[in-house]
Amino acid sequence: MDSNDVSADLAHVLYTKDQIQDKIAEMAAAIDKDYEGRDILVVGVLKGAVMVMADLSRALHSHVTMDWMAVSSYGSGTTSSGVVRILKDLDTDLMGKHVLIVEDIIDSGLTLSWLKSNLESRGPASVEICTLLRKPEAAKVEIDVKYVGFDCPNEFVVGYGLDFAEKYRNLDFIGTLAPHVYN
Ligand SMILES: O=P(O)(O)OC[C@H]1O[C@H](OP(=O)(O)OP(=O)(O)O)[C@H](O)[C@@H]1O
Ligand SMILES: Nc1nc2[nH]cnc2c(=O)[nH]1
Repeated sequence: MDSNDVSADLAHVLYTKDQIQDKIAEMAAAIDKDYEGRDILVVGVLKGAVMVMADLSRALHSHVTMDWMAVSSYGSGTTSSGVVRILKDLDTDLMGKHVLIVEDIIDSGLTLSWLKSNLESRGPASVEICTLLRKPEAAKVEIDVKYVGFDCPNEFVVGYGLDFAEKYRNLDFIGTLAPHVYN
């Protein structure tokens, strides 16, 4: 193995590439059915949602437009600060649009709770959430989430868009990190 091989940093694989792709296809089918006859504005939350956005949007058959937001609620560590800042806003006027927020993970729920209210205040026809992962045990606020891929254990996870110190986003699976990475 290459001494810089990323797999040496992983403790467990939680969701394989195939499991993720099957789940994305399942969510896309449910979304197509629910939005039949309506265009969807999918809003990806940078940076973590890049992989889900890329795969989910390609799996959808509905007419889709795409936009991106960047918000910050985490510092350099692994716990949410609860303070959300907009780093990049949408380019799209939401008035009358069916908005589907796409996320990689809902942990405490603080980011999405804030973001959903923020987008709802802009006059859209509807705002729903699609997330690949949710940590039920970590929830600090209740949010209505229409599409959830996996309810995952309350551990810090990486891969498929999710980072630790900006690394591991490029993995095509999701896993937990070995203790030596944190030390
Ligand atoms: O439910 P919460 O506890 O609020 O956590 C969820 C948020 O944390 C992650 O983003 P992060 O702030 O790590 O930024 P990134 O997407 O750029 O990695 C994730 O993409 C969510 O936006
Ligand atoms: N990489 C990563 N980012 C997060 N943001 C909120 N929860 C998590 C997590 O478990 N992993």
